Amino acid sequence: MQQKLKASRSPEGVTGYGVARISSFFSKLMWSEGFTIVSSPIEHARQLWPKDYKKFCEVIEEYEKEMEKLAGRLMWLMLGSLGITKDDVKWAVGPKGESKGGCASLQLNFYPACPDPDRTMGLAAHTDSTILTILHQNNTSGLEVFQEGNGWVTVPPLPGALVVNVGDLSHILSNGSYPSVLHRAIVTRTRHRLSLVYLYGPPSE
Ligand SMILES: O=C(O)CCC(=O)C(=O)O
Ligand SMILES: [Fe+2]
Repeated sequence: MQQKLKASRSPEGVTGYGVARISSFFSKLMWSEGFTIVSSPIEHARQLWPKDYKKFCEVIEEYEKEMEKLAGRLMWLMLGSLGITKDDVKWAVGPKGESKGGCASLQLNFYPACPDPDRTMGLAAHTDSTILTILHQNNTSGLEVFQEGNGWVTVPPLPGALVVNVGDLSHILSNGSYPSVLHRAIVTRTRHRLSLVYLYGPPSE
């Protein structure tokens, strides 16, 4: 724990180690902890591993680069299917007609095994306030999405598969044709769980 606290998120900050970022909107503490990265994790990684932080930063930055490409492609597929072109959404297009880099963050979530899982929640039910979210989970189930008529449905981890969740901004942009997905993470008695979540939003200006 002492080690983790070296990378603590500061009270006014966005990045670093701490409770789930959505937890301020809920009254109950969630059975999880996380590490938030925006662009480079170097400042916190240096605190954690003063001699050995480069590899971690390289891997994270490469992952972010690939996710940005994938998220951009998915966004244009989604907009294209609605008949929206680059001419219609100037905020998403740079001067040369290229997709503008979105404002993104990477959230590393850890859910420890829980002695009394029925009385806790890993991450409370929420929608992401993103355009879309790309999620990787380790081989422990825990992610659930809410389906009208069926209730909570498990999204099983499949080797090599990524989960794409539609966020609130796509819901709004598409007038509800792409509804944002209500989801949550539950915990188990015996197995811990990890998820790696790329949250993709529009450019900040
Ligand atoms: O851990 C999960 O599967 C869900 C994570 C999530 O929804 C989030 O970080 O916004
Ligand atoms: Fe989420």
